[in-house]
Amino acid sequence: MLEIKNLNSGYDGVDVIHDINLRVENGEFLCILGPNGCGKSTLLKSIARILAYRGNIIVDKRELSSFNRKSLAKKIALMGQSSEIYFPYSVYDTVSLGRYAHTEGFLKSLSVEDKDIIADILVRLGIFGEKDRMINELSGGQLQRVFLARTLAQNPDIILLDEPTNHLDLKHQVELLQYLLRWAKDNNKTVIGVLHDLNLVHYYGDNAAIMHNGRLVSYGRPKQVLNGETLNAIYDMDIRKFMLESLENWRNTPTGEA
Ligand SMILES: Nc1ncnc2c1ncn2[C@@H]1O[C@H](COP(=O)(O)OP(=O)(O)OP(=O)(O)O)[C@@H](O)[C@H]1O
Repeated sequence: MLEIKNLNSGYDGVDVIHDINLRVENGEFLCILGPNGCGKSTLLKSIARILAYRGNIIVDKRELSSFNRKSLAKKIALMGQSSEIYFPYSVYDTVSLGRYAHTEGFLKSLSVEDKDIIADILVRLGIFGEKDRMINELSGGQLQRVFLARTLAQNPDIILLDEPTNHLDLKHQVELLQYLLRWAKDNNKTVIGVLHDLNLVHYYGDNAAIMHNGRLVSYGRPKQVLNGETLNAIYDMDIRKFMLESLENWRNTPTGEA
């Protein structure tokens, strides 16, 4: 279980998130949503301990700051936005980095079990055939799957996803989320994901939290949060009306080729 109490964090001594309180159970998928710049990535980076914070982040009854780097990597992995800078490793080596927390040395010391785990994940994510390619030669969607594979290879208890379906077409968005969430439920993992697509939040989230100006302003079941007035006020539009009108347009469009 992850518990966040009175969390404040930011950059260069200036807080951009304020007094966040959250509790996420094992096996839960919590979706974080909110307008650009409201502090979603900053929240995830604080939970991943990439940013210093004030307040408490408690994992399995222990304060996050008490974990050393290796034990932290067994607990938490952040799959960032794929626009981030990355090194030109091969697909296989990139995914192997996920096993770092579980090996004694560096890549050379991958055990037979580690290699089996990596191969299995590559096959399941449909990228085994790409394993010797350099990641800087991949499409955005392929790269996203490589980063997911690395995260799964790390096998942490808590997975943080920052817009994981960014760059993916609809089919691959759904496939990635379905695969990840099935894996998370089967293994009782916690997933916290920033998603902009409200349909995906509706469909897959166990709970949803809305952020605005660095604060948590709404929390609950997706149906409740997405239908609430807070969402409309924050995005300054009637989201439900827009969604229903779009659906109606689909309904009224005859099927078949144009
Ligand atoms: N490295 C940084 N240094 C200084 N300020 C930053 C840095 N990264 C983000 N910020 C600022 O912190 C605030 C929150 O940014 P953050 O990236 O957390 O928002 P977000 O909700 O994830 O946005 P988006 O939906 O656009 O990805 C913004 O005002 C942003 O300009």
